[in-house]
Amino acid sequence: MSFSRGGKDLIWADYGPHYVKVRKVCNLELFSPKRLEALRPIREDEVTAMVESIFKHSSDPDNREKSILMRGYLGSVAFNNITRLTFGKRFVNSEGGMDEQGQEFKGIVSNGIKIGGKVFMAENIPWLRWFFAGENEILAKHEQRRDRLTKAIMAEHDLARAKTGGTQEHFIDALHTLQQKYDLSDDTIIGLLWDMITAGMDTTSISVEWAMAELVKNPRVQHKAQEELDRVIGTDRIMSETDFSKLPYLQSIAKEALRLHPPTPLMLPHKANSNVKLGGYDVPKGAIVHVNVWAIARDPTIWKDPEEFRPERFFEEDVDVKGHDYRLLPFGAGRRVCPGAQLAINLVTSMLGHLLHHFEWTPPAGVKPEEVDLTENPGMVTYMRTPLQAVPTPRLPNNLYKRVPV
Ligand code: HEM
Repeated sequence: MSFSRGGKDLIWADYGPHYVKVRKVCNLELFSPKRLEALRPIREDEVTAMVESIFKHSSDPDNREKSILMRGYLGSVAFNNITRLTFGKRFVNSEGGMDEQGQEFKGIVSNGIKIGGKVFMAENIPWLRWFFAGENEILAKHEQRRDRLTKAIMAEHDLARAKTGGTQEHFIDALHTLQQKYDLSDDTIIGLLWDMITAGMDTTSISVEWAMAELVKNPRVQHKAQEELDRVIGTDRIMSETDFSKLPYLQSIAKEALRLHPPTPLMLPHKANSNVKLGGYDVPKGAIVHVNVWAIARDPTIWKDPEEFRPERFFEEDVDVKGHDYRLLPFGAGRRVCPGAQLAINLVTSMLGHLLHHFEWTPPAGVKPEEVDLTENPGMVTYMRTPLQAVPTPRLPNNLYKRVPV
């Protein structure tokens, strides 16, 4: 049995030799442990920039004890991280502003998501296809706009690299170097870079927003994580990804948030490329299949008190989160498993660790922890319906709130 992706935007939509090749580039080259480590300073720079910016805001006497809208801060980290990882370029500055190229970039990302949603509807609801008949033309225009910008950024990047003799760590450099070895066309390279951006941006910031909402709602869990951070890191230095192995409770919080709030609750659509029998059902060739990982992760026959946010459950039984244990599949499983899973886990854990070590988080004035609204906004990607608002209170010495640039 094998599945291919039903969708137009993913360049490896059909499971064939092209997909195998591109996937090899992802698994062996782009997401190798060596590159993940080489790009760590970028992640740490972005996370500490977020901490500095929250600190600045909350230290302003006018903002004291006022809540902040978390989504903007988390979104900037995810956005900058992914654009630096792919193109080696940071678009959002420390004041939250963006230049013209950045605005165009963001516009293309949200347009791509909109078009992707429509293509998805048309594929899943055949009688609605007439309604999306003009989408092919819109998609072609979108791709032209995307390619124009990408080529401009690539040219700038090449120029800068020629001047400075920069490194080969970013995806764009790696793909240029590997172009011949794997026989990659320019279209494939552009498609790959954009798949990373669409797949890796919102998913990461959404995961942290849900986790933070659970931590504001559950002060017991928040304080236990802060005790662990204080014990392992102390209060005279900041956390680094290299500390993760000594922070099992923090890691369990990230896992528990991904269990209760998988950002893609139905994973990505799969298409059966042969007739198969699955769990007693006949799945005909060409059928679109969704796996409801949200429901599996809340199944009371598998999980004890499934609705409860209780990271301790992973101390009682260690459950893999990267596709090897079918009870917990926020990143999917098998050949199509998310290639960015480890990168995502590192970034989510790092954002959570810094937010918890640097600040105490409470609900806005007049809201009790148990009243934090955890309603979901249904969709391919699940956002919180009410964006999280929370009050940050610094808990470390002032000198530890400085960004640590690369
Ligand atoms: C918490 C964050 C993330 C979650 C929950 C997540 C989840 C997923 C899921 C469920 C799939 C589909 C798996 C399947 O169909 O079996 C997927 C695919 C994918 N993800 Fe992620 N992802 C995250 C972050 C990232 C990041 C940071 C990147 C890259 C920078 C990334 C790149 C991709 C790509 C390229 C695919 C398509 C793979 C293919 O079709 O073969 N993801 N992701």
